[in-house]
Amino acid sequence: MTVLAARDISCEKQDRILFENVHLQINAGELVLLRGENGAGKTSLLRILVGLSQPQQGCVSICGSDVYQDGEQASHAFMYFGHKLGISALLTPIENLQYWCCQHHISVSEQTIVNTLEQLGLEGLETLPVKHLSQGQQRRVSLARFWLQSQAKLWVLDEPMTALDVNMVKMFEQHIQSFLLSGGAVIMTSHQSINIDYPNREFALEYRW
Ligand SMILES: Nc1ncnc2c1ncn2[C@@H]1O[C@H](COP(=O)(O)OP(=O)(O)OP(=O)(O)O)[C@@H](O)[C@H]1O
Repeated sequence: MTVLAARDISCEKQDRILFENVHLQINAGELVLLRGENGAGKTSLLRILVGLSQPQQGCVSICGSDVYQDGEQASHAFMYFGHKLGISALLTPIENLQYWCCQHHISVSEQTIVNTLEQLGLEGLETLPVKHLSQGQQRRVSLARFWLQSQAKLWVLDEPMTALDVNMVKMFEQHIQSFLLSGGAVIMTSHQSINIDYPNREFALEYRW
């Protein structure tokens, strides 16, 4: 089953063509590693894939919904982890996750959220405003969303391992593997090596001057 179909995508930034005529199809259960040196356009491509920015040309659909024409419908089918963590510094980890669940019509108890935070090494920090947490801890709060029930069939991950310690990297790698084994699809970029015991396919963007 096709989860993501991107056709003929071109992107230009500051008069530089980052990439042209990109075709990318990702099926259920597939892991795609997006490669390319700094500035090659990986983040730009991922943002286009989830509808956060518009390409100069081309179209993208996720689980059959066009991300530009039918963004609301498409947004239920994927989860995106980008450079911005998507959490409020003023809210506590529990409040942040409750808010996110509410926005995404995910019904979970506060206890489930507390258990998830504990599982991710955030015990004792659940009720502290996020601004008082370290960078890695804040990223853990944001990543906790991937442990809560969601209908998403695709995870789009932009440098998810940045600032995470060895234990958390391992935990997230295992979690990604479980998601893939359950039929989920993943596209991710990482400058670190990824140790996921699962077949992967590389998709490379060349730096263009
Ligand atoms: N909003 C923007 N306005 C202007 N230029 C941009 C914008 N976003 C990205 N760029 C430019 O596009 C190019 C590609 O950036 P992008 O972040 O997609 O690269 P990347 O492959 O993800 O790099 P890295 O590995 O460093 O994260 C860079 O030269 C960047 O300066």
